[in-house]
Amino acid sequence: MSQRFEVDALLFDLDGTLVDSIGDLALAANAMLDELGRPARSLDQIRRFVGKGIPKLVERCLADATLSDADFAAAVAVFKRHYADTNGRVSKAYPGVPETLAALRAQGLPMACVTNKATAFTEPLLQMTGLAPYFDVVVSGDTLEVKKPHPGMLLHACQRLGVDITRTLMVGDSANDAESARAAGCPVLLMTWGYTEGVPVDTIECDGLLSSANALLQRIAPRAP
Ligand SMILES: O=C(O)COP(=O)(O)O
Ligand SMILES: [Mg+2]
Repeated sequence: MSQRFEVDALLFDLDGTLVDSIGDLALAANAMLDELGRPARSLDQIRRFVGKGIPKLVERCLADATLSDADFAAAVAVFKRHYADTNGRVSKAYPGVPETLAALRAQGLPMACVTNKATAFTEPLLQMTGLAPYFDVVVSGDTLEVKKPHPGMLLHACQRLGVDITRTLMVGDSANDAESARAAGCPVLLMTWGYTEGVPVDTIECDGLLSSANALLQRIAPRAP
């Protein structure tokens, strides 16, 4: 039987873990590229570009262009303008996610969303997908100076939840989540359906893979009454 984790709280990644957001990200990325007179990117390419936040996504989309710092900053602003419009248009919670979060909530487990997505987009996306009520704390890609794979965001989430990082479980989809959890000192499980920056998910060092949301419930040890 797979190992069960005794936890006081859970930390969840957003893009590629809870919400299939690639459609809206791709719409915004291609609207930006079109506005800048650059060729469109395929959905598969854009899926590989997601994981380290918006500036990195824009940089990867424009990797074949020579840009000054000012041009790059302008491109990020163009992306954000389009993403403010497309965010939530086709994004959906993955099957079983709302039910699984509800079951965890019913067990009294506090939960935080820890995402490299910027705050301006995280909060509306959680609202539009109906997931916002499950999270006691949200730490976004611009909440701190650092992003995943740095452990800071996870440690900050635990501090705000008032729980010990070693008694939490991180649930993510990429090496950014796995590495940040390892560095912070908590176990980590990865969903098999997410965005891995082109790396096969089963090559990422972690404590196990989840191929359905409700499989997570079997990995949490029952809490002492
Ligand atoms: O914004 C990104 O690039 C990825 O966001 P995530 O941390 O929720 O996967
Ligand atoms: Mg992710």
